[in-house]
Amino acid sequence: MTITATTEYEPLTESTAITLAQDLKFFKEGALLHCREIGDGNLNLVFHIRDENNTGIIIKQALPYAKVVGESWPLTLHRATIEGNYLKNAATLVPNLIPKVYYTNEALAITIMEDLSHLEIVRNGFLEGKNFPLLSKHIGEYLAKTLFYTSDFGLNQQDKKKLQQAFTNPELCKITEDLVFTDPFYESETNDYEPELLGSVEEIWNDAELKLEVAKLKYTFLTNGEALLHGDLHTGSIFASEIDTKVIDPEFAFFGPIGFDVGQFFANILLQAITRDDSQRASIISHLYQVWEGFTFTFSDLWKTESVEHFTQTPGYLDFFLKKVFTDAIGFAGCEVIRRTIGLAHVADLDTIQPYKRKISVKQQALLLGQTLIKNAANIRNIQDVESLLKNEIKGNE
Ligand SMILES: Nc1ncnc2c1ncn2[C@@H]1O[C@H](COP(=O)(O)OP(=O)(O)O)[C@@H](O)[C@H]1O
Ligand SMILES: CSC[C@H]1O[C@H](OP(=O)(O)O)[C@H](O)[C@@H]1O
Repeated sequence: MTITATTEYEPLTESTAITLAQDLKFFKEGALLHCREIGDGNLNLVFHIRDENNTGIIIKQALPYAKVVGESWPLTLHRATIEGNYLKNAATLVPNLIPKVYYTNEALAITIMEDLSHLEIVRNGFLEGKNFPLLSKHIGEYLAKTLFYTSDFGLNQQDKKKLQQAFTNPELCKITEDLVFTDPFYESETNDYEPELLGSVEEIWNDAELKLEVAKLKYTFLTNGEALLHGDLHTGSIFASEIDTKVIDPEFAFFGPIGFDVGQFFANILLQAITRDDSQRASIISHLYQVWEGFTFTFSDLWKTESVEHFTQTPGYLDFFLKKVFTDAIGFAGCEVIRRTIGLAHVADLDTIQPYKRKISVKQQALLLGQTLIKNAANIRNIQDVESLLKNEIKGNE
């Protein structure tokens, strides 16, 4: 059967993806097209189609299940619509920091977007020793603008509630609630860790103080609809070069606590930092300073100049708000570090470490870091404190 833009849902193949691109006239008639499925994420198909001049497009399609697990884990196709709508909204706020969306089709669960193959996924670049000098300045701006303009400070009360309705994303939120905030803290089937980590894992499961703090963080995630979040802002969801930064993959978008997006980014920088020896950490840690500085600078400026909320002029309110975002972000970062170490979805930063003995040792340090961030979030005042914690409590790795 030939897929057309009017066909009912079926998963694309490399061949039907080409047919669809031709049907939608993305390429000149008669162009010689090549297509490759390049999806390396946990959930979706991603087709890269290019012509003989290497001009390309990306067709991303949701599957009716989670790809990483298979058909036994059914998952809503609506996530493609959420992703397309988030990108369309973000195009009005941070057009230079996201891919252009050319076409969406709810029935086919596809988003056709700008080909970013000339850039590199940040996680992969970090693993190759690259640094992306503008990454965190850009992500700070991205966070400040996307979060401020969709919050009660940047958006009219009625409009915010309507947008909130359009971005209810229960199935994808449930994944985060389970995989980030619950399963790693209990003996759950979804967890995945090396047998040598069992002692450290059991310590987590038996730590009542830790679990109380995770319970509070989960509750904040469940109930605190502050702004429209990306919802999965890790270094595998960001393309970059020396000069450009583009955020992709916002299918987990929903109205949640601002600190969650900030904390996911912090955590994934930290997950790279702990793989490095002390002497090699400075360049990666500088991303933490830059992103927080960039975020607070732009967010504060918008708060002072563009707020629609009367109380934002009240002395002390901005400081109170930013402190809350920071504390939330540190706690959320701790949960992300732990779940990326022993939960269902790992990160290459840790999993590619060799030899095995060193991998286990770094993962033990990651678990310690996650626990410390969660339990001490209220006392960690700034990025200097995070850096000191890494230096003094988390062993450098040769
Ligand atoms: N716009 C794009 N341009 C080029 N490659 C892309 C683009 N979007 C996604 N990809 C590739 O597809 C991979 C998976 O995309 P992603 O959106 O993260 O999928 P998933 O939702 O399954 O995690 C990315 O790591 C990247 O290699
Ligand atoms: C079963 S989904 C697991 C995991 O995958 C998502 O990441 P990505 O879309 O980047 O592959 C998200 O982080 C989920 O928690």
